Amino acid sequence: NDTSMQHRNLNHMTREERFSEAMRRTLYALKVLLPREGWTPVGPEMKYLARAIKEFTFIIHAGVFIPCIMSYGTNEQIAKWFPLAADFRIIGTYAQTELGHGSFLRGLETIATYDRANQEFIINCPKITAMKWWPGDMGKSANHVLLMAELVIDGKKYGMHGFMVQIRDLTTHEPLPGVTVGDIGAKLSFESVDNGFLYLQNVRIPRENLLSKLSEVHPDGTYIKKGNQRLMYGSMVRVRVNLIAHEIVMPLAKACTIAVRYSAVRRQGLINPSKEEVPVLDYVAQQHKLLPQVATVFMAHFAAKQLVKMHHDYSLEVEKGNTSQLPELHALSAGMKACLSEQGAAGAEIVRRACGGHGYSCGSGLPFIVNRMLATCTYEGENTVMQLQCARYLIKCADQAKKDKLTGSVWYLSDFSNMSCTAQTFGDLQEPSVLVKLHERRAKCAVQHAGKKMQNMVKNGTPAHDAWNMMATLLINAARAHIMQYVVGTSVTYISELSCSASLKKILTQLCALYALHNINSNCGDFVKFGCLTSAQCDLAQEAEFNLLKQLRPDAVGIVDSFDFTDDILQSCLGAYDGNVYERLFEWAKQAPMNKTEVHQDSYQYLQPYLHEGRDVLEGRGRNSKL
Ligand SMILES: CCCCCCCCCC/C=C\CCC/C=C/C(=O)SCCNC(=O)CCNC(=O)[C@H](O)C(C)(C)COP(=O)(O)OP(=O)(O)OC[C@H]1O[C@@H](n2cnc3c(N)ncnc32)[C@H](O)[C@@H]1OP(=O)(O)O
Ligand SMILES: Cc1cc2nc3c(=O)[nH]c(=O)nc-3n(C[C@H](O)[C@H](O)[C@H](O)COP(=O)(O)OP(=O)(O)OC[C@H]3O[C@@H](n4cnc5c(N)ncnc54)[C@H](O)[C@@H]3O)c2cc1C
Repeated sequence: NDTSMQHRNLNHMTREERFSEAMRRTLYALKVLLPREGWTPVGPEMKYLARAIKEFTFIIHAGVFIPCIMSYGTNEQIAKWFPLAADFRIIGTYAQTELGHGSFLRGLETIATYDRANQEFIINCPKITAMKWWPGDMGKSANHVLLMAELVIDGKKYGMHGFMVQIRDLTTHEPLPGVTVGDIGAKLSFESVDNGFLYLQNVRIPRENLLSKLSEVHPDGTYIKKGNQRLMYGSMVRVRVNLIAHEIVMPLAKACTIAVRYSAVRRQGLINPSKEEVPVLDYVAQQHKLLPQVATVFMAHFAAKQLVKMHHDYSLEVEKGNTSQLPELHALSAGMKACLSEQGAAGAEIVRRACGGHGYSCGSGLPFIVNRMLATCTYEGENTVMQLQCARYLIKCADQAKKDKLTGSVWYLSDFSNMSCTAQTFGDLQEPSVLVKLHERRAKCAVQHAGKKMQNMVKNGTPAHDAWNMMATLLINAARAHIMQYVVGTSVTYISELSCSASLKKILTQLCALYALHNINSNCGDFVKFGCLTSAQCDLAQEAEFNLLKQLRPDAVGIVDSFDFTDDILQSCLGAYDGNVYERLFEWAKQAPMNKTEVHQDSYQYLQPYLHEGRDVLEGRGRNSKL
């Protein structure tokens, strides 16, 4: 209710206005509304803040830079930099991606050379492709970066390490000597974020600025490893775990709220010719577009909660020096981020398109969501690369399953019980336990199929790396199948253990079945190819999905209302709670800058001569053209 937090109409602002407005609002929220003892930008309030603000800035500062200080810094370094960063007295970003490399981290070219005589690191981007490119908050906001660079001592390379580098003067905010920094320009979304470029030339930093939890350099240049070097990748795992809730589940929930509410209001066409125009939500085709996406919100939310818990438990173990869970967590977080961002981004576009022309208007609030969700498929690990990382782990586990009984998220790879489906009616296929078994079997077969194909190629003399490359599409499918069985399995378990009313549990169970059946019907080739379902059972699976659409239709609006987004957050003429779509759209359009004058003088000057000729002809004073 604080007017300082109300959103002006973002679509009618310039990019620079949105950048400034997001910074004002974020700092107001974090420094005025929230401050109290013990609060940090990575505390539980963040999920409310991220929910309450449509556009905020300092996402990387709060969501990546600060957590990295905790992950990679020694206690002394944390004590020095965390309080400054948590209180926004320094603004940082996570500078890893370069103009020439983003996925292949071993290819990064920025170098940190140790200067023993001065006990400093000399940071250099040796060529243009080494320039840091993309980091959020870096173009105009950050005065520090957590720079990921190749450590070099006496000509020997030690791999990627994290360095704290100041890039702007803390008084003038001007770039420091050797620093060329700026904004990378207009993007598909994230208008309020200054993703930047950073070119460093002979920038010197003290030896103490190497974040040294995992390794350190002594004054004489001796390099000491202090733990599992894979933990250097830890920041990416944590962000992949966290971004699912913030950047996939929440935006998709907003898009579904808008589209379902609008579909309940928008009347268009007839089903029964003798009756009146129907709300488009009565069309089964519309239900088939919208309701599986609503189900995805819930299932992704439940699975993400389980992943966050797994990451929390893993983090406690790492503190005790036990990193054994890292490979599974890396594979699961990489696969979940890739598959759920793919589903979420596609789902947001499906529901946008289901709103017709008004879904194409920025006044719907949907293009903002769709464009922003597209970024989740690329940042924090491009999806293909992430799915292949997940597949790499699955293939290893499938080999191990031949001799060991597996546990954790891959346990089903060593389950050799009879998994044939005996469903005779569409009701049988709405049973959670049946849906879980079907997904486990499909995933197991997909992993084994990809593995077998590669083994056969290698047996016939193909080098393993070429077999991997040629079977990449099958490996990606195996990763998707693994994640789908994880999402369905964890959701079924979560719902069964939820203490809630029977009516709510019924709805959630229906949504879970809808999500699983929609996935089966969208991938029935796999389910038939791997012998999970017969062709007749595939027909039953379609019937089962249509039946759930019918059962859920009456509660569709109530279900999205339960996401409880305010009109100010949705910023949507189509999704406002009062349903006054047309009045809101008209008011919104009238506020467009184009309409601040009745005649748009800048363009009218070009049109005027021709219009006056036309006037003269029509008033009998001029000659008509020969056309
Ligand atoms: C004020 C409001 C605040 C709101 C707060 C909101 C909170 C959070 C929301 C944030 C939302 C949006 C922010 C987005 C910001 C985006 C940031 C970025 O994009 S940062 C840059 C991200 N970049 C990447 O992810 C790079 C992807 N590439 C890689 O990870 C690597 O290159 C890799 C590993 C895929 C390939 O490299 P390499 O070839 O060396 O690896 P191999 O395949 O050979 O594997 C080697 C070995 O390492 C293991 N491995 C790989 N990665 C990891 C990992 N991450 N963790 C652990 N282990 C890893 C791999 O499994 C192999 O092991 P092996 O035993 O040999 O199989
Ligand atoms: C909105 C946004 C915010 C970002 N924020 C940050 C940030 O704060 N900090 C930061 O460091 N970075 C950030 N990034 C950069 C992001 O992490 C990289 O864009 C991402 O890691 C992909 O790397 P790349 O762009 O170099 O693509 P590349 O790695 O060049 O990949 C290009 C394409 O090649 C294909 N490909 C690549 N490798 C493989 C492979 N092994 N197998 C099969 N196909 C492959 C894929 O199709 C991929 O899309 C951000 C990016 C965006 C879009």
